[in-house]
Amino acid sequence: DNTYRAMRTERRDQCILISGESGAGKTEASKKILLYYAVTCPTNENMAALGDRLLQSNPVLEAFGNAKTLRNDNSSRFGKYMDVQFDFRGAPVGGHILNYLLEKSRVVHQNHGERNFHIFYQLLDGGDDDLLKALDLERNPQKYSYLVKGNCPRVSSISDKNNWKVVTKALPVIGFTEEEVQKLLNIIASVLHLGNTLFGEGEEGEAYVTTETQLTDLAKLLGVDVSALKEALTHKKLTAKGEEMISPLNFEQAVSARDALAKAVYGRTFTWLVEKINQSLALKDEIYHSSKGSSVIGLLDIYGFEVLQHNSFEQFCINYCNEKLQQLFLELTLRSEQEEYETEGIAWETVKYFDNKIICDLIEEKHRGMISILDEECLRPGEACDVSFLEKLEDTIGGHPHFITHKLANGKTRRVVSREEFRLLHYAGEVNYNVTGFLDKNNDSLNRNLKEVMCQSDNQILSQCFRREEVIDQKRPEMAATQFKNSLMKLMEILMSKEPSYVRCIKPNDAKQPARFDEVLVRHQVKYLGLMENLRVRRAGFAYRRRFEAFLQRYKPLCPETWPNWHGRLVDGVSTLVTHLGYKEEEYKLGRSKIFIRFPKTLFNTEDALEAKKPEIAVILQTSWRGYRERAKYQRIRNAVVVIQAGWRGMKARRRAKKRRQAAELIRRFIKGFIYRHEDYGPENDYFLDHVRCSFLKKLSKNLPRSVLDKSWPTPPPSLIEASEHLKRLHLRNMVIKYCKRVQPEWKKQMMQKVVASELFKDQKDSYPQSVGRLFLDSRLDREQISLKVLQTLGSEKVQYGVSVTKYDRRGFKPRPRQLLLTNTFAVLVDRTKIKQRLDYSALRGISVSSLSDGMLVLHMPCEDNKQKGDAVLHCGHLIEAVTKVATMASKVNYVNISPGSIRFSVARGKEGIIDFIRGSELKVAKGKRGHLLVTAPRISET
Ligand SMILES: Nc1ncnc2c1ncn2[C@@H]1O[C@H](COP(=O)(O)OP(=O)(O)OP(=O)(O)O)[C@@H](O)[C@H]1O
Repeated sequence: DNTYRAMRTERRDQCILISGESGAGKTEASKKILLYYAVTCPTNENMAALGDRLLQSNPVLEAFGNAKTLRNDNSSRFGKYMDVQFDFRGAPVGGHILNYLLEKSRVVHQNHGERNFHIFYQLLDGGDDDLLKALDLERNPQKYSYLVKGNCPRVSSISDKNNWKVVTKALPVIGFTEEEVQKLLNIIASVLHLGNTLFGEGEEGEAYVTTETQLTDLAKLLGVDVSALKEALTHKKLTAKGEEMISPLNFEQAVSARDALAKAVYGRTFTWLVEKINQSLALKDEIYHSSKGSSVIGLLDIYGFEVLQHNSFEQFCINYCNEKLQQLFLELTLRSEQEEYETEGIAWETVKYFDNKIICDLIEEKHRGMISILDEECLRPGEACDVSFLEKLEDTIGGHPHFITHKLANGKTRRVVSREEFRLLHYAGEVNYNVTGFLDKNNDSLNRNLKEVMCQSDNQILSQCFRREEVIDQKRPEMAATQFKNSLMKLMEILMSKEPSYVRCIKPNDAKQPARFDEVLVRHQVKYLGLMENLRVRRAGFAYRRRFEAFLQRYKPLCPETWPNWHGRLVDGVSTLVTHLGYKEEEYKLGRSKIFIRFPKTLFNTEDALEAKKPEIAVILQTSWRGYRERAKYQRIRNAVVVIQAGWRGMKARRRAKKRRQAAELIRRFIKGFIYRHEDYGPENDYFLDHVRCSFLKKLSKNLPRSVLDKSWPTPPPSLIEASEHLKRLHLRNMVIKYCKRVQPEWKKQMMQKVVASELFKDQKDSYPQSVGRLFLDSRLDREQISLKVLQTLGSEKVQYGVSVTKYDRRGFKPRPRQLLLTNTFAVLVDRTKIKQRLDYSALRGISVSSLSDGMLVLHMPCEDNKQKGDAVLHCGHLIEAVTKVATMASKVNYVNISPGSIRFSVARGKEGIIDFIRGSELKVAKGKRGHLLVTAPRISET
């Protein structure tokens, strides 16, 4: 689950290395992992059955590649590395298996208490009578010499019959045709018949076949000519000085040729089988393109460290492989982790561990390594044999601290290493290897004439396994150990290129018993696997590390200073963030480029906080949408000028500017997040809908309108209409604000006043549309028009705006020309050189105007006592402009009343006056009835 998540979130290929001794549970663990993926991962409709095929490949591979050994009733006798490929949604879409060195010697020989590969017993026990008859087989395994060596035909924990059923069911699932199954079974049966092919010895020591009838059946099953087979089993072809010679084999040679053929037939068929499974798991063309950006999880289940009573070439290879895996483990965990602390400048006390590189070098080093020495011994001219190989080892690597032979050993050790053995001190313990058979197994050669016969087989599987080119090609193939070494090198490269996770299997007891926990055995494994050191590094070290940028990017919403963007140094950003999150000093360290978090809990808490924050982010998004919806004014925008006015309001406050950035960020994140979510987490949704939404948002992000006047907007799919509307509004707003940012200061000032004017008068006063179209001036009076004396009286208060007005006095409404001058704190009414009335903004109770097109305004002032003059009734030719200025300076925009009929005003001593407004042909201000002032406002044409 961790690996899968890491693959999804970090988009890096992963691998899981399962290691442990033979019988510790590696294969079981790998099956559980596959099952987990098959059950929990979403499926790709094109590869719906892939999970099934992955699972079904297991019993087939186990039948052909596993066997009962003393340590494990279902021991893998081959190494398996399986890549599972996932598409961008996390659905498995392909698989590929690499197989390593099958223990072919088991086909012809088994140690006491062990069995041949399961498939032989399954076929005999489970195959129906007709099938066995067709294959000329008898049900009793004791009848076959290749099955009796271990003296163990039945195992209580294994039901061959049931397993046969499972395998025969699985074969069609993984793509085997009936014909292919038939051919495969012919081959299995032929191996059994080969084992029963016996030889006699002629007078001159030449071998001949004594089981002629059996041979005919065998040839039929192999699909080859019987006499050619007979000839090839008892003769060898030599080429000397360009001439071909045929020489008879002696009894031992014939037996050995027969066994070599059985091993080759079985081994190559096994490789063919893996290839066949690979074809069935391969990524199909139709989803190849959609799987771009896919990731891989590799699963390594390879034979575990093995110490048997009699250890041979196979155990040497298996244990070498385990040394390599341990080396990789050390490299990727202990070494690289400790080196990283050093590079990042984190204080660290080095944890020492046993580095098994010395053993790997001993085995694989060029020229001086054991594999090189073995190859050399196989290839050199002259009488090379297993013993001469041992001597060569003693000469070349004698004295190496991890290598001992009988000759090199002293006293006590000499007794435990026999003369045909060498002992290797592996990281996991000491193992004695008997050199008998090493050269033969490394040569792994098959007589040329046997190869020629097999090339002509009419069994299609065999004809694919034995190719003509091989016979023609005179070049010697690589020796078995070198082949294995090279394939391991490649495997290491594959594993190194991925992010590793480990499953370390510990074997609880040697008796294959449940619920028994052998402490000595467990302690031993824990020790040699380096788990204590690993734990120590893990404990003293940090559970989690992340590059600063990645950490900040992920968790920045959790801190107001880092959200939405941090503009300083990364390390400072991370520091600010973790301080805000309340990380304690012992919980983390900042390196040069990474943050190191000590406890998983700290990170989990941070992840939880992020999860909790997500709804809040969504709310911000919703709120801003709603805010926009509610601003009905924006909905009614009819022309660009008004849009700009609205935008300017947004610009006015810095807070709003900040909100804009947030909104922009949210749009971006929304689109990105949406695309990401729907690319990644779509499976639970409807793919088609997701695709449609995704495509729209992608298209939208590329075609966003560039100016406020550009009305284009891609048509959304029905499922995105609402979101599209929200985005459209947000985008429009952003464009407006961007536009406003570019506007010149003079024009901004103008706009600011127009916005206020619009708030005051729009749709409320008849003269508004005309006035708002004109520029508002800084002042309607030149400096020379204002009396010097007045300016002197005003002192430090600067005149910000001046306009000529007509004042109507309280008695008889006599019109008097005045100047209305505005400073920052008060206004004055000036009669030429004299200030007649001072109107403090702080005392201003309100401003009243009519809704018609007249220029009357009343500045409501206090008039509680006789000294106070009360309200000022004025007429102004630039009413909209003048009132906007007064209202802005007095910050009393809310105090402006617009009345449709009449305005009431107060004069000294609590007396009141009334102005009535009517529409007429031209502007007229005159005394009306009942002592009211009557104002006739001219009608304004609609245009
Ligand atoms: N987790 C487990 N719970 C119970 N039994 C288990 C578990 N793992 C393994 N076993 C038992 O141990 C046996 C051996 O396990 P498995 O075949 O997975 O070992 P292995 O490590 O793959 O060995 P080898 O290297 O020989 O292939 C299984 O057949 C099963 O009976």
